[in-house]
Amino acid sequence: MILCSLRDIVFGYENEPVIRNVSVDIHAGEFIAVSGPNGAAKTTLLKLILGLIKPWSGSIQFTPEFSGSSVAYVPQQASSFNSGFPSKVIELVRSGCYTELGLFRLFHREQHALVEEILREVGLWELRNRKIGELSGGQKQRACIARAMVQQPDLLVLDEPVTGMDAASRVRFYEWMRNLVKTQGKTVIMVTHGLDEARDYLDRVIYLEGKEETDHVSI
Ligand SMILES: Nc1ncnc2c1ncn2[C@@H]1O[C@H](COP(=O)(O)OP(=O)(O)OP(=O)(O)O)[C@@H](O)[C@H]1O
Repeated sequence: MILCSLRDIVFGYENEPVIRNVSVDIHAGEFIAVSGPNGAAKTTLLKLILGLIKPWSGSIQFTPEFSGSSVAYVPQQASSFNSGFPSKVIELVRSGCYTELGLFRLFHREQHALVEEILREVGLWELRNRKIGELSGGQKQRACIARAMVQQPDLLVLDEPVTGMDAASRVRFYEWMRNLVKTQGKTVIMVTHGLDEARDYLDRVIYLEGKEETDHVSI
């Protein structure tokens, strides 16, 4: 099933186009990487899909069955909390359990179990009472991913999620995403520069050339 269709998208900044005539379909239940050189407009493409910016021309359409509230986004450098950031790891992650209206997504006990399960999955359970600002870059990144995961999104959009993670954490992360897609039918779109190591876990790569032409390479 097509989750989202992008047709002939053109977008740029200050009269300078950075995305030219991109057309791509995103299917539900895919693990997709967006890759390409620096400045190729990978983050821009994510923001267009998320509706944070509007294309100059072209259309972006989600299937009517898809609820827009079911999207979680982890931006690039999500881990840049300064050392004075007051929340503990568990508080940050638990905050993902609230809706925009401040309501709990789950009953208290379910919420507690989910937060623990996800903190264990990202290897931060032992550090749950540590202040966010006192974590390493890779640990902060994993805390941000955990916060997104407790939202139980149908579509997870991640901008360079493995930045700062060591090799073992990266593999574990890719396996986790692969498993989410395979067993729960979630859709994951991730910007990465590390295609070589991610390739085995992916369904597809959207490759942005960043020049006059924009390619989409399927694997
Ligand atoms: N808010 C903005 N105002 C002006 N230009 C911008 C803005 N955001 C991005 N750009 C420019 O648009 C182009 C694409 O930026 P974008 O961040 O989407 O690229 P990217 O592929 O994600 O890059 P990287 O791999 O370095 O993260 C770049 O040339 C960038 O300088």
